[in-house]
Amino acid sequence: MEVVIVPDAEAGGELIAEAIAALLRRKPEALLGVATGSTPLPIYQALTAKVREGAVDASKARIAQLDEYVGLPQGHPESYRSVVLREVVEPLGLTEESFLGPDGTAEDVQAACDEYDKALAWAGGVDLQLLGIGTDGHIGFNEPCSSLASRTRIKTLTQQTRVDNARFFAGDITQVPHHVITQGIGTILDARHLVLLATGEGKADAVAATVEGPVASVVPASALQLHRHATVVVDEAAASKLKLADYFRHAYDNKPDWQGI
Ligand SMILES: N[C@@H]1[C@@H](O)[C@H](O)[C@@H](COP(=O)(O)O)O[C@@H]1O
Repeated sequence: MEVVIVPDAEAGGELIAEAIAALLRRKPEALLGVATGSTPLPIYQALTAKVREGAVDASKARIAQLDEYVGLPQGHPESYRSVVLREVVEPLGLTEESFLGPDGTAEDVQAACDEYDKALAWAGGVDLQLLGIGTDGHIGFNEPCSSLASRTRIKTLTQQTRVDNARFFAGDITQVPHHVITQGIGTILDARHLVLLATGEGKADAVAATVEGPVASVVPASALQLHRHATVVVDEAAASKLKLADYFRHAYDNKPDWQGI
């Protein structure tokens, strides 16, 4: 696992957007797995800027969703499908045709999950999966004690995650669904490159447990330690509880330029 400490969220967004641009230059039809929440927004802004400047062509890119609320009506502005279309697909000049996501309105939720796993495999697998991290160490919506081998399935949110996400529902926790569909940890680990961005002091404990703690389902993000190409990008605040921060800085500063992340 590589840990890159950046000065702030904007620098993290730029670094990761450049990695995505490099991927798209190599493989224009790459399948990009995207996360929601506030943290990845600087990545999407930086990538959109590169596309608009002509620094990269994203017109053949494909976008895959990480997770979804269950039971929000079709087109609800806070369904993750709506968020990804608004924050990623439209700004990049793509259409819904290029988008893959699970159906959070399906009557048979497990069938929708199985179909989504199949669709990802059919599409050739995710090339680069972006991840945020919950304050409890979740990735996607894999809450603590999710199986490290899990596939896409329904999960029940912790009260902490519902409290954290209430800000997207005008602060009204009663509007935050209890149930979600999430790519499983096993599904996430199938992606060719995992890139987790964490910013702010509120993520410092979760980041330290992810990077320096044991691999344990109680910290779902620690599963990244099992992946052969996982990059954790953190700002100074999110890195503040890492014991090996100086080593991570030293390793990155001395990395050959051609290597990227
Ligand atoms: N399902 C999403 C996660 O994918 C995201 O990583 C997390 C953190 O969000 P934020 O980046 O807003 O802190 O929120 C939600 O729970």
